[in-house]
Amino acid sequence: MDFRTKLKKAVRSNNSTVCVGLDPNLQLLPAELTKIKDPAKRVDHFLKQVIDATRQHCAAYKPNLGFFEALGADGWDTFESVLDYIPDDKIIIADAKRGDISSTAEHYAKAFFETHDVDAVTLNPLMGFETLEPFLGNPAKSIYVLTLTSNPGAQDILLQQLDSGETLSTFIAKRLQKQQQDHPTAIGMVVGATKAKELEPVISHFTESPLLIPGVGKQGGSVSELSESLKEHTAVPLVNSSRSIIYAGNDSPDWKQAVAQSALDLKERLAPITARYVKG
Ligand SMILES: O=C(O)c1cc(=O)[nH]c(=O)n1[C@@H]1O[C@H](COP(=O)(O)O)[C@@H](O)[C@H]1O
Repeated sequence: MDFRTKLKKAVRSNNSTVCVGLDPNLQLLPAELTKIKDPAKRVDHFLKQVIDATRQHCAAYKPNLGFFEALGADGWDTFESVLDYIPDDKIIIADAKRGDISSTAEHYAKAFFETHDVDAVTLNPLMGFETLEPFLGNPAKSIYVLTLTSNPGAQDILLQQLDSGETLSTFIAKRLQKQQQDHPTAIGMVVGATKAKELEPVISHFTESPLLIPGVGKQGGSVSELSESLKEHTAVPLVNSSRSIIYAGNDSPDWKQAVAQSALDLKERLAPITARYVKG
């Protein structure tokens, strides 16, 4: 199945554009899990409970590699074990933000699309568009390219104006749209919900690009502003929230219920956006 078809099915199956971010921070795990002494096993158990609590309410999961790498060698086993646990009909995005010369990029592509066999990976385009090429051969896969990030530092580089008057974010979107024409792999863009106002002129240059949108929840992005900015966008967006879902209930003995409720709340807030992509 090609990526765009799987993405649409995943969104339609739960009527949800929620992507649950799996960012397991040992300092923030529910207190009751401290009885599991081994940190990697604790994370493994926690994330599987999170997946059970949220699978009815989301379309995708985004494990962020940094949190797994911080666990050392066991982190990779935990990453694999969590990937295996995610239901097959969900989109899995490895949040790795890779980007390197082609001989190295070929190995990143092999790592994520063959060894770990995830659906998509996040990539950093700073080293140039040819570094994306090794990821672009397989229609079942997708890349999400950092285009307008949610953090304040987006102002430092991505929102700088080029001599042409456009921002670097707009330039990236235009170039990705051109690159898509020669490749079967879906080229997605990462755009931050915290930049809802600035993102419309960026994504308007590549309306067929699946979007990964972090920045709602703890980073404060507005869903109503986002909804407005996505009005003309034709490809399916996924809206990621990590901390405000997975740590929703840590002070409560019934933390899994709070996690489920938080994912459901986001799904409901996103309903006006999701409705545009589940028709037809
Ligand atoms: O690529 C990303 O996912 C990403 C891009 C971006 O611009 N901003 C951003 O926050 N992220 C990631 O999205 C997640 C946001 O986490 P929360 O703020 O807890 O929802 C983290 O895993 C970030 O690394």
